[in-house]
Amino acid sequence: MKRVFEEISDDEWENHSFKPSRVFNKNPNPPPPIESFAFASQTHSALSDHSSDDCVEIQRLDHDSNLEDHDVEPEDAGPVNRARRFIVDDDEDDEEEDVKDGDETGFEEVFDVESSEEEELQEDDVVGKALQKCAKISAELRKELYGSSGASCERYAEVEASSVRIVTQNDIDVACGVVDSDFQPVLKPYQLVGVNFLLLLQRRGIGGAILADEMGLGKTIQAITYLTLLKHLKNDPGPHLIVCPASLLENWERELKKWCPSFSVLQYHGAARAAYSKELSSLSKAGLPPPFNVLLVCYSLFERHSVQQKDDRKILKRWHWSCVLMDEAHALKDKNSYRWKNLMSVARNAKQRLMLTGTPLQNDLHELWSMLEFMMPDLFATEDVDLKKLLNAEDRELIGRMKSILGPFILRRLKSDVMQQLVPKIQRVEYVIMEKQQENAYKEAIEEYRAISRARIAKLSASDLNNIVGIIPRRQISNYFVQFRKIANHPLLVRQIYDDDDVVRFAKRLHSMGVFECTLDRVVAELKNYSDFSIHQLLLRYEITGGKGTLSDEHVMLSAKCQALAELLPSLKRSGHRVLIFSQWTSMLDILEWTLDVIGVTYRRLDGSTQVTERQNIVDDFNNDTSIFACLLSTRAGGQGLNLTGADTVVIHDMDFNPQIDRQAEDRCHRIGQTRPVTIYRLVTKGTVDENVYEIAKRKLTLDAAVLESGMDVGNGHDTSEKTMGQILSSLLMG
Ligand SMILES: Nc1ncnc2c1ncn2[C@@H]1O[C@H](COP(=O)(O)OP(=O)(O)OP(=O)(O)O)[C@@H](O)[C@H]1O
Repeated sequence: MKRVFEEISDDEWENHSFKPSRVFNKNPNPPPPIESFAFASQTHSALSDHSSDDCVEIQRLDHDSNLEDHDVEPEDAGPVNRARRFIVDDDEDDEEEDVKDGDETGFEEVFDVESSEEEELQEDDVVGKALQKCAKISAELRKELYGSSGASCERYAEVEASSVRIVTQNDIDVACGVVDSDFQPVLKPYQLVGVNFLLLLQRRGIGGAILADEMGLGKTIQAITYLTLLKHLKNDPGPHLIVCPASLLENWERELKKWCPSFSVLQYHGAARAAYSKELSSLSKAGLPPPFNVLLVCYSLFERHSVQQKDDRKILKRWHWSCVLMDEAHALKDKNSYRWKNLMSVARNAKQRLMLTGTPLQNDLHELWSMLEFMMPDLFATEDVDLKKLLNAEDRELIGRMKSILGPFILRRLKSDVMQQLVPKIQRVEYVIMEKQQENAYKEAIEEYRAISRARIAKLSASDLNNIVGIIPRRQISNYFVQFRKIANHPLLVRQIYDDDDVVRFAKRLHSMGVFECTLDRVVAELKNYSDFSIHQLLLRYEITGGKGTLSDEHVMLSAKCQALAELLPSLKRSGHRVLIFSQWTSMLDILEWTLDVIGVTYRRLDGSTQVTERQNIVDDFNNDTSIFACLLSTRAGGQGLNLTGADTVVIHDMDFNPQIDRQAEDRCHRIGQTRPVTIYRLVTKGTVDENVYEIAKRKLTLDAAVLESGMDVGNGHDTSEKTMGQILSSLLMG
């Protein structure tokens, strides 16, 4: 049988929300979620309904658009080339953005002094200038913190609680009103330091701070305590705006009620949004104060250009926020993104922008800089300068300078620093070996793409031949790479079982049943882009038999990773362990559901398509009901912020290029409240691009350690040079 490796678009794979295809008939019995080529038209229509006046710039795709909950975000490392326009709100409230931090906070007092040294700096040394200004504030803060011994101290993590003490546990007891309540909030010593750090910055009039403690050390609680203390000590009851991923809205509301019962909190999302929008709009228009201390919203409010979201943002801009708090603030790592710009238009007027993230450095220094610019826009503004060029990850001197200067604005404690009693985390990489069928599929894909590359090479001049990047369009490189990753994960994710004749036969049946509202040719073309698994789902749904028909349980066990799970999971279950299984792809989660059914274990599932209101219930169910053995999660929607300490084992089914995404996932169960040692299994398919992804991830972790943690020096300790997808493919296809 001829195996078919159709060109797929990277949108199809990377934007794996698998919305029903636009050629499906809108029948009352909608088809199963399947892969589709609808994205291109969505992008088009999303752009076409904006007036051209709104479009201020054209940028490459924001990789993080929709990051928080929809699972439609592209893979981090993919050099996706879709052009995308970013539109900044252009409404009547924009004048308010001109208010500067310094007006409100005394910020200027600290850094608005131009030094002669600074004038000597090259005009274009924006990074140097910013760091120099930053160094002055940093010195002031250090003096306040450590007195004359300040020079030697760089990090609050190394400071005793007593030396930065503005408040003690007693003050917190009073502020939280524990006298009248059964709940006794006791901060851990390092959390007390964290709260004092925030108060100190606030006292010095610094407009921003990043609390970057490792995941699960209680950033939420420190931030809430800080807001409570603002009310108690500074008579500042807000309003505060808290922005978080959708999965965490419920958790924030719960923790706010528990730790600060006196605050009135409004969750502005879903049904609550519909109920309150009119009231909030008229209150804000009338210049009246908001009817809450804290408004909870999610990032998606800043990502779209719908009339509803624009109206919501207008409401938010009319109020003057005391603290705008961003949870999982690495969501703001791209200053060119729609999300960054729209949220900034609301947050700029706030007295303070407080960012919480356990993984502040995601990929490169310029991403960290985007966060810094968000935190203190006047100080770190770089305007149109290309930060990617300026912030070279290999520039050891710059890394060293940033580390020492940023110390006072970023508080980061590691679990190893502060919680010796926290259970150990054991990392295991499981190399799995493909059996014949999967291996053949992989090899055939390589051969097919190699042939295409060679055909192109034949047409090119010698100077173009050094790298595959010059031979194959970048978008195609991403497609090829994704195709290899699919096969390495599960061969059912490509089409190789159902051949073209099968597809034509199924297309005719489906067309005659009225499933698609388009020509037969179009249906055939659509189905040719489907994976075996998608076709199988379609056949199941419409009960189409004949020909090859639906797939069997044996097919689901055709991947090396599923076979590994079939061995691993029952033995973990027998030993009383409970497991979180993460995948980046919802289609892979579908296959994993089938796999777990075949293995015979109970599970829950949470991904971007799970109702926001349902997510916390799933988390609670899993944590409380020990008869549920596993929880299947998409890395994006389920990897951040959730407390899943009911599990003690994590399986990363398919790694992300960005290791921080996987780190976030690991720490869903390695956190306060965990009592058993935690084991992380990473599945890597031997002899495939999986191994390259793993190497790149390791390389990136070294950079993180070099910038944000002490002791390590970039340049040492990493023996793997970073390979781009293009380089990887070059060696694969041209070697
Ligand atoms: N002092 C404390 N006393 C009791 N429970 C605590 C304390 N601090 C944190 N916790 C609990 O520990 C868990 C982890 O805290 P939290 O979710 O705030 O961590 P985090 O640093 O925000 O993690 P992430 O980066 O993953 O979002 C929560 O269940 C929280 O209620």
